[in-house]
Amino acid sequence: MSSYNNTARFSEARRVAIFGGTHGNEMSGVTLVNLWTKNGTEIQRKGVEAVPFITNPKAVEKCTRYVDTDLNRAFTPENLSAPGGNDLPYEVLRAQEINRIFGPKGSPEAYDVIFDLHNTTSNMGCTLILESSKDHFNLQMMNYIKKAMAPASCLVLMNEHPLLKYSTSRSVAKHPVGLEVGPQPQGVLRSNIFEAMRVILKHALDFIELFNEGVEFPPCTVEVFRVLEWIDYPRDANGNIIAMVHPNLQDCDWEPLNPGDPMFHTFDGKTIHYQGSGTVYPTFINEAAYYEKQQAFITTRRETLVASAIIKA
Ligand SMILES: CC(=O)N[C@@H](CC(=O)O)C(=O)O
Ligand SMILES: [Zn+2]
Repeated sequence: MSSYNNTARFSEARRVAIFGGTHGNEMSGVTLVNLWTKNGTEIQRKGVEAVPFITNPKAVEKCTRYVDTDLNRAFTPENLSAPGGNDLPYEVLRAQEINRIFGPKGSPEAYDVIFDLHNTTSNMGCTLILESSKDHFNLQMMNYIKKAMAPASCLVLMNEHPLLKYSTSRSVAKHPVGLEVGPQPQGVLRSNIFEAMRVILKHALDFIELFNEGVEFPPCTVEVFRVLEWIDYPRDANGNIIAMVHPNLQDCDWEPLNPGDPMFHTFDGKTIHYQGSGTVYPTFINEAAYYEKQQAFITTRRETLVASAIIKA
């Protein structure tokens, strides 16, 4: 990327991948990618090679999140360079293969954009996951999607935290874009969630086509929710949870949580209150996949980012 007079210039985004089944039981992405693998007409755009790809076929076959280890945490430098072939965990081997096909991560040869399609059991609605506040291409794309989706809501979760960010499948691309749509139970397809994901991707591909045609996107501001901290369930000395997400918080993703508000409800009927210092916006509330990660929900802070103008170099 180069920039002068504050306009960021990016080479055309020609090589685009659409990942489904990074988690094998998140069915919207699995189904959409399988559909588009059979008939790709819907994802074709002028000057764009859009490649639908099932990232974790073994987990899809078993309809489970992963086989040995979470593929969406596996793209660390250590894993991608680990020797050892077949005695590595399945998802580590798979990450190395994906990195060879769509990366190498961080290299000029890497794919331009990877869309990674996820579902959540949380009541998050339509959410885009951004990994870098400095990625003006993605900021402009997300602004375009938000405007195209309006008045329906489409929020941006920014996972740019020195300690909490993780090495995702999509991170092998220059511009990684997470799509997270819920609520949808694991292993289940809900038509409204499936269609919402399909529409988000349509707008995203439209944006790429316009960008590649040379359309200049003027500076804009984008509201994002920056990840602050992960909150775990209250647990006993043996690590077993002793409380549930409080009814006043359950399904209230993105709604303000103020100090003193109910947060958990213990099995013996007590209420545990949020003790933070200020208003936060919780999300991924009671996500099924996060019990094993000791995460009941995440707190975020609302932030407005400025995206510079962008144009094709
Ligand atoms: C529920 C779920 O799988 N969410 C994704 C979020 C992301 O793609 O960053 C994950 O935990 O990997
Ligand atoms: Zn997922």
